[in-house]
Amino acid sequence: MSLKVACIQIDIAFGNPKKNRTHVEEKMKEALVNQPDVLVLPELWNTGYDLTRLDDIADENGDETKAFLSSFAKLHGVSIVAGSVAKKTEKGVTNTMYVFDKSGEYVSEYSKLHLFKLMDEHLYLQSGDQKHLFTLDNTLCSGVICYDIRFPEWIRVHTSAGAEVVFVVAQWPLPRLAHWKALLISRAIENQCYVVACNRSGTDPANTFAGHSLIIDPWGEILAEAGTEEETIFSTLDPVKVRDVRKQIPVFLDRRTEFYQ
Ligand SMILES: O=C(O)CCC(=O)C(=O)O
Repeated sequence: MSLKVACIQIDIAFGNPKKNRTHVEEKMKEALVNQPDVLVLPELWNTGYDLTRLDDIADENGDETKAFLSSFAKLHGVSIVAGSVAKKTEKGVTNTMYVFDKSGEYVSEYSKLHLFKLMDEHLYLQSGDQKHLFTLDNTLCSGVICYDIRFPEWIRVHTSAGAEVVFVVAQWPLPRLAHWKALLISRAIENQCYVVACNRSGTDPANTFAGHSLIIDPWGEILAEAGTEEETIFSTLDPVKVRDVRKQIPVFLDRRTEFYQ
């Protein structure tokens, strides 16, 4: 079964969850014109990197975000890999991705495992401690967040468990655009999987963001790429292609894990 994905690359208002939610809703509605199966959003789309105010503006238990995503998914019959939001928990604030299916059912959540010190995440956020595998339309997928892509071993944990699509949501800064592209293409080639990567555009007080959301096939070919401004890109993923590439060059069977410790 093929999967049509829409990567919704947007600008994010600094520390303004209400404005961001209205904007996200508007952009998700616009994307429906092309009848995607899955909508993908960028990282921390509710608050942006307004880290010092997270205690006031993060979503309490993710309740508002979950209600909003669930009703949108159900109303429009579309799955959502909902980027991530700042979520207030008893242990502190996490950077958390939610996934909802076409009937509006909660599928999974994942809190960013690798916190990015260069942007002070370790000072304001609690890291997650779980991996992230989920199924959409009979396809096994994984979803990770931004800095996570610099850890090939973390992506491998998911693809060696069978994930055929890796969703990446990000607020990746422009000065490292070359890394963004090289890392995503490498993750696709080495894991022989689709990589669907949704970045943000625009600026905040500290950074200019790269945009260039990408959809990459299991051979490492770019199927769709956004520019630097707000833009939604689409592509249709065919899991059969993943199986064909894995058969042609059987990387997963040829691993010598006994030597990798
Ligand atoms: O690894 C990088 O260069 C960017 C990572 C990042 O911006 C993040 O994880 O938020």
